[in-house]
Amino acid sequence: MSEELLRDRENWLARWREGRIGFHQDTPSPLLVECWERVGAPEGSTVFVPLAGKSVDMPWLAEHGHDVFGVELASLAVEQFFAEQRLEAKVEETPKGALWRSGPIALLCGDVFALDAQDLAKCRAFFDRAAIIALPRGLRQRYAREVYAQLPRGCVGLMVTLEYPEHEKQGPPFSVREAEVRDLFESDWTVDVLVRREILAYQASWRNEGVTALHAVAYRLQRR
Ligand SMILES: C[S@@+](CC[C@H](N)C(=O)[O-])C[C@H]1O[C@@H](n2cnc3c(N)ncnc32)[C@H](O)[C@@H]1O
Repeated sequence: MSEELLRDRENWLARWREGRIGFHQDTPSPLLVECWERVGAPEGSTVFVPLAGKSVDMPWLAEHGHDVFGVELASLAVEQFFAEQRLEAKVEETPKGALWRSGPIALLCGDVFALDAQDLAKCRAFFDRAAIIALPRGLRQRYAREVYAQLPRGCVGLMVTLEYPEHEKQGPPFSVREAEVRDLFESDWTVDVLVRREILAYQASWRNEGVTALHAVAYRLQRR
């Protein structure tokens, strides 16, 4: 495993241990609710949720008829997810980590970079919130080439990024501009911007840190 990935994994585990999880939201992501229908994910399809945390987007997707396959490194996050959602889970040890299952939701406690095409074969859809933008630039390249490249042809999904002047704030979350998304994905995926929204007005903490512009961008990606 590379130094960069090891360091990044350690940082995330420390964040969960220390409760530094400001990224977590108690309500479903507004851009998921707004855009999911336009993504056109096949009815009943399994949605891959990389870097899932304890996101309530997973139950939202399940309520909308999907099976969910989330992948999350931190066991604390996985335990908290099932406890907070009051879901009884069955846990099965797999070569990629402990797989927690409850009804339509399966959450693998493991490293997203360890997944292969077989692990993702059933995922005809994905939802990426606070995931690609959680990774530093070098890992974003690996994420596109080693994780997204394993998703099946025809797979469709929603990716939400943030854009801000990079020198004004240290990530994560990192600023991932449209040019980078296109550079990473356009060779294999059709990339469409669904929404580009100025959100600084609603983000007092970002303004207080001196950030002068902040956009959320929602992309529809479809694998060719
Ligand atoms: C910014 S959080 C976002 C969580 C979730 N998507 C949400 O919207 O609340 C990123 C998550 O990715 C997890 N993570 C980081 N690196 C990972 C890896 N290599 N494999 C799986 N999960 C990882 C972290 O533990 C953290 O919970």
